[in-house]
Amino acid sequence: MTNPADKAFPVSWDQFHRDARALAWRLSAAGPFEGIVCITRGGLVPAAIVARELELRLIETVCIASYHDYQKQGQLQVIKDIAPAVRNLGNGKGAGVLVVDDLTDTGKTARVVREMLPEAHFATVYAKPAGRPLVDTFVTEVSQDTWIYFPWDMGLSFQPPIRNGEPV
Ligand SMILES: O=P(O)(O)OC[C@H]1O[C@H](OP(=O)(O)OP(=O)(O)O)[C@H](O)[C@@H]1O
Ligand code: HPA
Ligand SMILES: [Mg+2]
Repeated sequence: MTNPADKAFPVSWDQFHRDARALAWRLSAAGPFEGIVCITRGGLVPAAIVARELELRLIETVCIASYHDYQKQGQLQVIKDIAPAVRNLGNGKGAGVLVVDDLTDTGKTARVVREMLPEAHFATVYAKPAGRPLVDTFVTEVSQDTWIYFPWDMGLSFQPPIRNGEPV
């Protein structure tokens, strides 16, 4: 995101589980896959759900940080690469490998991982228009000016009655 998002899309644990399961349904028709490469940290949760549904037990991480402050994209850092044993699966270009992330926004993270595994199948739960062309399978698209609030980033808090509060 370059400008702060002005719409909010909050996702509960229940909703995220349902959406990640819907992703697994779609992926079950796109496989078979030998294993998952999960883009940490956001990809860890959907990867766990997809791995359970598709009965995949080979799970590798690629550790990437790109948003260092709230809603602010900074320099993309690859903190940990894909292990050679997983990078060399199939034809060495990612054929038969499933890459999972929570979302694609500008597409920058997805582009970097695609360079590592050009033939892998790339899946995210959510997609924004700029990142959408970089993913093979996703579940829900939201507009570019929407910020997705994941359940692991939120907590329960008091809500003022609508009549007294600021409009949401
Ligand atoms: O399409 P992009 O503009 O690259 O944005 C999408 C990426 O941004 C977030 O990761 P982040 O860098 O915040 O790290 P995290 O997964 O550890 O929260 C998200 O989990 C995606 O990996
Ligand atoms: O909309 C988003 N929500 C949470 N994390 C993100 N990282 C990039 N875009 C987003
Ligand atoms: Mg991430």
